[in-house]
Amino acid sequence: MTQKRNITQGYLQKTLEAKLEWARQSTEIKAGRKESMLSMLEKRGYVNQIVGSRDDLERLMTEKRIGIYCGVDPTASSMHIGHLLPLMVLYWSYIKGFHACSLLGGATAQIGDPIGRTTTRDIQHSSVRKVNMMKIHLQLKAMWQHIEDRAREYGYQWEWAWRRELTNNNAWLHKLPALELLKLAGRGTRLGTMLGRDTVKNRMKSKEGMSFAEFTYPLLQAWDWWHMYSTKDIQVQVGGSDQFGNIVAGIDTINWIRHNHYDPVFLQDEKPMKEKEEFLKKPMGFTVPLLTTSSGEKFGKSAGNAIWLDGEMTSPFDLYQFFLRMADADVHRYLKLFTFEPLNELEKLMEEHNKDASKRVAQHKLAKEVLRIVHGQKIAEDTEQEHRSLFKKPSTSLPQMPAKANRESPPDANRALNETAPIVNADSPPFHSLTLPKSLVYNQPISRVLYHAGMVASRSEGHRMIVNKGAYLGARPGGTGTMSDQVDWTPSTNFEGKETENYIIGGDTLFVRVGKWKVKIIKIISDEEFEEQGLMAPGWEEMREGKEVKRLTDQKGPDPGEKPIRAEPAL
Ligand SMILES: N[C@@H](Cc1ccc(O)cc1)C(=O)O
Repeated sequence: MTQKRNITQGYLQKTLEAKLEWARQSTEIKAGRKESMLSMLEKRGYVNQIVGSRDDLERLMTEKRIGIYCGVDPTASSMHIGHLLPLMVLYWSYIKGFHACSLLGGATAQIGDPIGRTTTRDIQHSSVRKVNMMKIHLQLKAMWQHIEDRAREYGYQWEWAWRRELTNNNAWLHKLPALELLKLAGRGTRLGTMLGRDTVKNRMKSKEGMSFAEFTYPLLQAWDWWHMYSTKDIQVQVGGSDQFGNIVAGIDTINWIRHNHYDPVFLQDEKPMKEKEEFLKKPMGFTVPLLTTSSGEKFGKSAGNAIWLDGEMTSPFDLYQFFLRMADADVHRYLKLFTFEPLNELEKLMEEHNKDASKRVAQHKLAKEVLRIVHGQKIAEDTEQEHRSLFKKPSTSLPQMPAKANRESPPDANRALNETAPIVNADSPPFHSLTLPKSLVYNQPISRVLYHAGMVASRSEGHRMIVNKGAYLGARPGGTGTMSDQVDWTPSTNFEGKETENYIIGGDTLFVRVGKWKVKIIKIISDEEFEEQGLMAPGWEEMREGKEVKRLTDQKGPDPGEKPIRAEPAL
């Protein structure tokens, strides 16, 4: 009991201190002695359109340690570099003491945001969806981890009141009754407004038309925000340059529900609120700019291909290269957006850069900082080294990469198998993918799968790991295709072969995690395909030989005249 009271009092004490600290800071800002969060974001170039008035947003972020969120729909198997911009706003928010929440749209991805699309997205097989969701979940998680390092390096010491979160709208949208959505978000949404949106108008004019599901997408996004607003006090939404309409829809929905909810608990207009109280509850939002290069190209594409954050889709080498190639005219702007370096330091850096632009000092800094955020310190350093040794002689034009000679992307996961470092820290890529033949996974106890996947050095080590509950399998056995809140991990007990199969998603994908960080995404193909592709895996030779012997024996049948071969008794 005493313990409990102590904890509670400690908590209250900390809450109070955090409040006082915020009030102190807010006085400083108002007195003009400290820069406001919004001005900082504006100066660095993060703010495109604010929904509502700028002064209100500035006041809100000054007076209150608000919660802020940004959503990503896992419609592909990786985020691309464009996703990084609104995420940078979240990262800044976190290290400046706000509650920053990255939302993975596991549920919304099933409809797909129609903004900017001329056609409906194809429905994805549930296994593809799960794999995409898992991958992006791991990406977001790893990047949050890297941000901790970045924050420390720039002198932002963790404080108790800082909060970061990674959540998934599967958690509430899967349980949301249609009637509830219609009664609250539906009644608060005006058809005129929705029909007036460009996406809807354009699609209505086109032959393709628009499905009701896509039409209602903004309601789902609005519901997310309402849910987080009412349960986590998330009051601000930041989104990509195309998200303005969805943010407006969210604000309208929240305001409508706040004043018209059938449950008095949520009603906020029973007694007129004081202006200040009302103000501190207002939902607000803004978008980040659409990035283009000085030559007018959309940022994030190289030779027409997207630049991915997944190191297996765009290698760290290529990601570094992308930033290294950035035009001098753009690099300062991007340094402000994609690094945590103070602006005066960036000025100095640019001065140095301009002394001899051919050295690409600014581009190297930018590339390295982005890699630190996306892939972590170690990979950033290694990649920088790789580049510096490759392109020793500075020249005004960057040498063309020898076509694919240095780094295949994705690297051949199977060939690299044996080189996988046994110790994994937060700096490792969020996952490795590899391919295994069916007979090394199906009907195999999980301890063996660990061995075949190169996650342990021997079968017995695999066995020990399982006994110590050190390995986990992704998703639920017999799952129906919906992963609940977060991505599920089940500690694997000593499964028989048959049980492993329950965790295989869509017949061809298995997620395995060892310890906290080491995740393998195992793609399962037929033995024949595996063979054809010339792939290797621990235990495959033996299995193949075993199969060969079996095939031959099956073909020949036992020779009745042949003496059975007996193993020599061990001496
Ligand atoms: N619609 C957003 C993603 C998103 C999903 C759910 C949300 O609650 C918020 C944002 C996009 O396409 O970029």
